[in-house]
Amino acid sequence: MQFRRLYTSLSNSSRDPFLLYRNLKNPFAVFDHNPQFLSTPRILKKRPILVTKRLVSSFPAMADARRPAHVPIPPPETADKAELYRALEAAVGSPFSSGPLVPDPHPLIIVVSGPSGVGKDAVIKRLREVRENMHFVVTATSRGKRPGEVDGKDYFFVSKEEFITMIERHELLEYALVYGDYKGIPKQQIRDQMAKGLDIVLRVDIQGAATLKRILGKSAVFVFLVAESEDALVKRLIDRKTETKETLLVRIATAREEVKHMEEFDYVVVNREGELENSVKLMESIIDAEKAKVRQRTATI
Ligand SMILES: Nc1ncnc2c1ncn2[C@@H]1O[C@H](COP(=O)(O)OP(=O)(O)OP(=O)(O)O)[C@@H](O)[C@H]1O
Repeated sequence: MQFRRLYTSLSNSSRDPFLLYRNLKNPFAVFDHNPQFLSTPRILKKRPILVTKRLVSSFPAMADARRPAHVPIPPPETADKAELYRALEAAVGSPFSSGPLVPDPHPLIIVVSGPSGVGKDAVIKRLREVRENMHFVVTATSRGKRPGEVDGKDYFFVSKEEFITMIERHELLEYALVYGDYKGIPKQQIRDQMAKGLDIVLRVDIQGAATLKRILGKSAVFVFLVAESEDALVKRLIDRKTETKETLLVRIATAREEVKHMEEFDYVVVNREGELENSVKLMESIIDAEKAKVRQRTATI
């Protein structure tokens, strides 16, 4: 139906080569100087030479092809599928390629940020469980390992001297000194995983996101995670039971400032109370939509 509408409106234009399709049983006959073409009066009146040239020039493969003068195409309603396929191939003049029409999407870099306690770790942890072909970047840190933490999984634990050497060698995409300890994102890890075709997920605070935005610009996707309300965020922080009264106040004050930066991001995901799964689904939709973009982001680290 859609096709017919498009087709009719195109054929109403006197400048358009698709006029041929409307009036010929076998449009390709025009290239073979088939008498069938000559018997189509409307086309002859409508500047046939110009139209033919346009068609030929838009399908160079057809123009060059060596093919029989007349290719009978069986009626599609009754024809054998393979026979019809071969006849169409012969009429077009080149084999139908089974190669992909669209190249594989580029690996994505997804930067996830948002106020403390909003659920960044929770969303990323779940995303890791449900989605394949993603690499979740492990941050390097100069702070000591806490009980239960695993080197290479939770963080890459390095000494302060080693971290400074990494900075000097430009091995870090972004780094910060947080409460006397360095934290940074090793570039090589991202390069290695992107080379395997994996998408990269980076979890950073708002300042880190701002730095990455300056470095990566539009080549990465920036997602801002937010609670549905300040009230929900505060309750979530209280429930986590990881904060002192001082750090609670700092995190709340910081969150108020941080939400003002939402506009610098590409997407916002509202992580509603009790709806973690929906947030993860939305993250997946964002990734899928980015992968379906005609003009893909191309990140080079
Ligand atoms: N949608 C949700 N509904 C209810 N609780 C949630 C939801 N998402 C996360 N949480 C809980 O909220 C708390 C904070 O989440 P999480 O630690 O993932 O936040 P964060 O943004 O990573 O915080 P920080 O930046 O301080 O590390 C956790 O106890 C987590 O289980």
